[in-house]
Amino acid sequence: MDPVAPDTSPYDAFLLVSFGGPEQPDDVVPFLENVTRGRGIPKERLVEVGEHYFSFGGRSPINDQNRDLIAVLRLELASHGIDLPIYWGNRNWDPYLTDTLAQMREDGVERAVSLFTSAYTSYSGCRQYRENLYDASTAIGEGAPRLDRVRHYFNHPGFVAPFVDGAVAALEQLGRDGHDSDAARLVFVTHSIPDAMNAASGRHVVEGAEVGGEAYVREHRDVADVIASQVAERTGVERPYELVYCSRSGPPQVPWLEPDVNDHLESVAASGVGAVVLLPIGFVSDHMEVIYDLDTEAKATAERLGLGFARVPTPGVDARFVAAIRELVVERAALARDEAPDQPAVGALPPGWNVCPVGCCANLREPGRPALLGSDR
Ligand SMILES: CC1=C(CCC(=O)O)c2cc3nc(cc4[nH]c(cc5[nH]c(cc1n2)c(C)c5CCC(=O)O)c(CCC(=O)O)c4C)C(CCC(=O)O)=C3C
Ligand SMILES: [Fe+2]
Repeated sequence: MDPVAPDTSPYDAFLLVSFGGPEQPDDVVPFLENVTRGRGIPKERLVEVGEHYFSFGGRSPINDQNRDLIAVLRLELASHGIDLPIYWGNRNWDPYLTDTLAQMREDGVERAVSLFTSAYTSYSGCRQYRENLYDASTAIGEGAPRLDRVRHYFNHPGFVAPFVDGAVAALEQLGRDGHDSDAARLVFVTHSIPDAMNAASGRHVVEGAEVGGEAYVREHRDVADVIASQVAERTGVERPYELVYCSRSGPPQVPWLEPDVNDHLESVAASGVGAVVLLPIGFVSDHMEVIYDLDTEAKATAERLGLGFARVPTPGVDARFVAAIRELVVERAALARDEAPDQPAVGALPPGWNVCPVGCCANLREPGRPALLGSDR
């Protein structure tokens, strides 16, 4: 227990904002319809992704992972004397954001600080949630709680540290399994997005001109650099590493970020490397993209190629990540009070913004769609 409880005013609640996932086989199709409505995803891709869910009993792990995170976060806040009720709302599945905001209003919440289960800057991981919050807030109307958010946390030390420990442990495991762990490759993996979405990521308007862009890839590269150098320090071996992508979707003629993790494993194996460690740095918990696209598909590719394979856990409910969330809340509250708190960040990039600048991560399909938590209006 801290001798003095940190000040979290002006907030009276915490809101976890997430993606949502199906809980039973009958949920899978309606969930996929929610996710892809108006997004031009080919039918064949949906059938394929539906099969990923059905192969895990029609249930995504993501909702239970959020329930677990909330349970440990509740203990974390309480043990530091922070008295903030925790709410949870999703974009694509129950509990939906609109219902959650309605409940918050009913409970008398006036101003909440939110966190998205997405660590990086992109339309999918940021502005789209901001649009969802605008829509939910507008649906509630009068008395909807005022909302803020914590900064993007990709470079918070508490997000990065679990990956470093996980990679060191994975290398040791490969060694015990008879692989040459000094020669193993580090393969950093994140969700692919359309090239155009990456180009718009972090791009925003300053005095009428657009500046920035490609923040999604830049942030991932920065995190990969930091983790690779910390792993090198811990193990005394510098290993080559690469940032690659999984879960590509959309029509084939639309370019998405490459290389795909499976293609990368092919070229790694062809170059004579014997083992890989996959670090899913794009993901906060071991949800479907991780357990299917990496643990099932990429692992099968590695086996076919005769590559030793180890996958590092995501931060999930790691104590350092949970502490980071508490610190981010305290930090954001201080910023809301116009104080200048310490904003810890590792790597070459500065701490991310707490209020998105004008036009940031443009919605390329529906330009100008309103969003909360930014300086747009
Ligand atoms: C950047 C990014 C993240 C990481 C940041 C974050 O975490 O937010 C993420 C996370 C997730 N994506 C998820 C699931 C899906 N994503 C899809 C489709 C898409 N994702 C995209 C991007 C991202 N997605 C994009 C550009 C599309 C194309 C359609 C569109 O432009 O919106 C589809 C439709 C089928 C398909 O097209 O693959 C599904 C089912 C789940 C839930 C997993 C579970 O159930 O355990 C999670 C956490
Ligand atoms: Fe996705």
